[in-house]
Amino acid sequence: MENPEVDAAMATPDATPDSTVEGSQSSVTFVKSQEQEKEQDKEKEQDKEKKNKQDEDQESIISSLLSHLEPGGGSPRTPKRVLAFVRVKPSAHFAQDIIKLGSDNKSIDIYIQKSPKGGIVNNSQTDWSFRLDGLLHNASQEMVYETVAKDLVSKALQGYNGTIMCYGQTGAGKTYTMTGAASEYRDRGIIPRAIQQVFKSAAEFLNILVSVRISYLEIYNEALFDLLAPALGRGCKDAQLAVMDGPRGVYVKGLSIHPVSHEEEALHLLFEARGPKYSRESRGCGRWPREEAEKREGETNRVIAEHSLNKNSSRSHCIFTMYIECRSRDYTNHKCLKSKITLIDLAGSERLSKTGSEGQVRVEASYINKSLSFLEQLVIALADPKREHIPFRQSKLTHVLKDSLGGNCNTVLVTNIYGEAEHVEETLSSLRFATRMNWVTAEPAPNEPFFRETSVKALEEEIQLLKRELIMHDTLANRSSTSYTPLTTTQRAEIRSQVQKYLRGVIEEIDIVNVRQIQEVFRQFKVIVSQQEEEVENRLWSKYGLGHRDVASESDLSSDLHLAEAQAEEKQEGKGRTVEKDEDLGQDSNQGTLETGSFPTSLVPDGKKGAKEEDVKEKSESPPSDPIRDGSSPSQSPTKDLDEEEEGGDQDSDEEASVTSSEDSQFRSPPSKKEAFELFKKEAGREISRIFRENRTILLSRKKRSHSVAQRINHLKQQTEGVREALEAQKRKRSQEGEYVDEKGRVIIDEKEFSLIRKLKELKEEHRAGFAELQDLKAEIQYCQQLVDKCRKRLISEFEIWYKESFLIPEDVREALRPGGNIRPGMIPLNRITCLDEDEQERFERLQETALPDCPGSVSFYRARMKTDRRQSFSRTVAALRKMCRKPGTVSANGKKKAPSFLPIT
Ligand SMILES: Nc1ncnc2c1ncn2[C@@H]1O[C@H](COP(=O)(O)OP(=O)(O)OP(=O)(O)O)[C@@H](O)[C@H]1O
Repeated sequence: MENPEVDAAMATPDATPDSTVEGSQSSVTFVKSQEQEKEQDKEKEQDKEKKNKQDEDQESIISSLLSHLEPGGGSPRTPKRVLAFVRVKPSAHFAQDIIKLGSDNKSIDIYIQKSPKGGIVNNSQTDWSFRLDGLLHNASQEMVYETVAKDLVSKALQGYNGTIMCYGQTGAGKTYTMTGAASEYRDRGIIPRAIQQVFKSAAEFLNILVSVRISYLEIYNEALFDLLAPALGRGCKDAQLAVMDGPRGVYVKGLSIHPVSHEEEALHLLFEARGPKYSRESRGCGRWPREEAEKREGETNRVIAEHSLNKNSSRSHCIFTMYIECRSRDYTNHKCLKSKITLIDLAGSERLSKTGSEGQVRVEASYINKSLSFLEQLVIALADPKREHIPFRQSKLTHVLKDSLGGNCNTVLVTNIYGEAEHVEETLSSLRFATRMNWVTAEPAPNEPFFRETSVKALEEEIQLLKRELIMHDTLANRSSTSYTPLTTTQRAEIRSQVQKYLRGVIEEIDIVNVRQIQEVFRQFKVIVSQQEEEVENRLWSKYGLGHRDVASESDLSSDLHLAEAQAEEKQEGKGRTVEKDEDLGQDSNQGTLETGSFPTSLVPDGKKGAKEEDVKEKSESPPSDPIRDGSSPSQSPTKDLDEEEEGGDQDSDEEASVTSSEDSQFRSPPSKKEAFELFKKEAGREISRIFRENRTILLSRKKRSHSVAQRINHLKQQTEGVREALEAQKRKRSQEGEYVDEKGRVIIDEKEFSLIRKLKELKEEHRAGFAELQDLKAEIQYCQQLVDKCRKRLISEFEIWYKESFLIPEDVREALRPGGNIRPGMIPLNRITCLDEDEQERFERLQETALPDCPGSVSFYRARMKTDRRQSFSRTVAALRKMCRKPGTVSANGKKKAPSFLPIT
């Protein structure tokens, strides 16, 4: 028992002292006497003993289920009603005259004054009475869990499916009940507590091995989303998700299900599901304003929106499922008991007039209300024993819940209501729903233990049967020689040789034999193509003197890129030749994500002056130095000598002057990106810049050659046309003048015509050769273009990192990053920076000191929370860095002792 939690809930200022039920709770103020404390200790001891006993019982129940020949013990099923609880949201304005909570903690009466608008004869009903399975008023999260979920979860370990669903008006506390507040351990909701209970029980079982998998589905505007989708270029709509009816019940095709081996892992997935995997936009639900999007980045995965009743209103239904499998640890029998716990947080019903929703939020609301009304229709049908057709397929939500409501499942509904008078109408309709749900009956029974060996055997038999059918079919179709066994090595080699012969033109066709053979033929084609590709690449690579091909580094190039900078680079590089203006460069850069215009110009951080010639020389021979490790500033201004050495006088003199003059200043703001980029090309990015330039030169020369070959071909074409016309004229002349023939009747042509024919032939050959050369050149150009693009991307991405490290990370952070660590020169992973963000670690340590001694069970919760916080901090830092690029003058390159706001400190 976590008593502090209960005490705190009792002491909440939201308590409503006058209402019957909570009057007896909230007015309790007690000073613990020693005796009371002793009694509590004793109770705790007894609780512990009772729990141990229960665990033992549970294990023996599972064992007996696994060893029973007849699943479920063959006992008759006893119909059971769905349990319905009501949770009242704490309020300082509890409408005690309108809402009366029964002293039995099970009934709730609503009294509404007759409306004066009803006229003299006013028959509208004014009193309602509801009787449910329990009222949760001013109840702590722990109490709620103990009441509604604990038993259901332990039953799930015994093979019973279980469903808990939170229903209610928007803002009434469904998400708080189901997931809870993520910041405080004691405020965690049903899902984290259920995870904890399952793993805790599993750890205590001696002979039973429990494996757990989880999935998290979201239904938003009648579309399905996987909240745990494994790196989907995450953020894509899961078009492939679909609700299907299978032989073992309903399932969602394409939904990822994640095995989890301990509590922390499961909690981490739960918290991460609230990470920035999806953007609102990617679900087609409209774009957040930019400020809002930045605020939300790293906060929530589930679609939320703000309206007058809830700042973080969930706009979707979420279904968290735990799939549990129990089997005997020593494998004495091969049965396995499967069950699932389905935890549903529905989106809140809302009256548009009350929430004042507009635009997209209004559209969402209409989807929500529609799907909730389908749910209500379903519940009405389920509650009516005479109904033959149950409308499960009316909406995605009702379809998904087909085997989770009633049926053979333990089902619990928590209806969340407000206690205020202004919401009494919605409260009434929520209570009506609860009552209807309470009428639904279920016949819970443990799922049939699944016998692995038996099912494997059944499948093998099925395969044998199908093979026999196939043989019979082949015999009837006169194809008796076909074999369906997997290919042997010799058969594979035979197919490979056939493919090679086919490619060489030795054989015209490859005979089709069966599916395996066709697949092998394709596989061999693929192998040959990729071998050839590699060969060609290697040849070109060495031809252009790029040294050994480093496949790993090629893949590095796919980092975050900014095309505009690349164009700027290209223009800058081409300056010597095409004489382009600096303004063009600036404009181009501004079109991309990088905004060069926003920083003060000609600014270089201090401490960079006086680079000696030896240093420069050293640098020119060694790979780009790590500015952090060696202590020198990365943006050290190049000397004039270096400019000359590097650019061979190719540099614009104006620019040189501006860079050189910047040396003299002591600056507090980072230099403009344009300037920094020039600097980078001369220092840290010198090597990649050189390769880029070389590749581009080769590309240009190939383009030039291709151009001249094309011109030559055109010229040849014109010449050919001329000769062809002359030849035609000659032929016409010959036929007009009369033709000479020899004794064999062959036409005799004169010398001029003969030379024209010869010339035509030569021209055609030349044309063909030119055309072939042009084709080769095109292939080369394409390849060179790719190389240039790759180099450009690399140059920019490395520059981006270098720039952030050199100018946007304050000196003290750089200082802290310096010792130890595996940091590649010029590449400080940003997550290293966020690791420095001591707040998470410190907070955890603080919690360990304070909270953990009372609740040792909270370790997993806080660890998982911390992991998620770190990831979110990282996202926020990156977002903040991006933002800084847009806002001029917000960060100084040095001189700040305190971490700036982009390193989040909470
Ligand atoms: N029992 C409670 N104790 C303390 N705070 C609560 C309680 N119930 C709800 N809240 C608070 O009320 C606010 C709204 O709750 P919540 O988001 O859970 O509502 P909801 O029913 O899920 O709303 P929606 O349907 O719009 O998503 C939250 O800030 C939550 O922390």
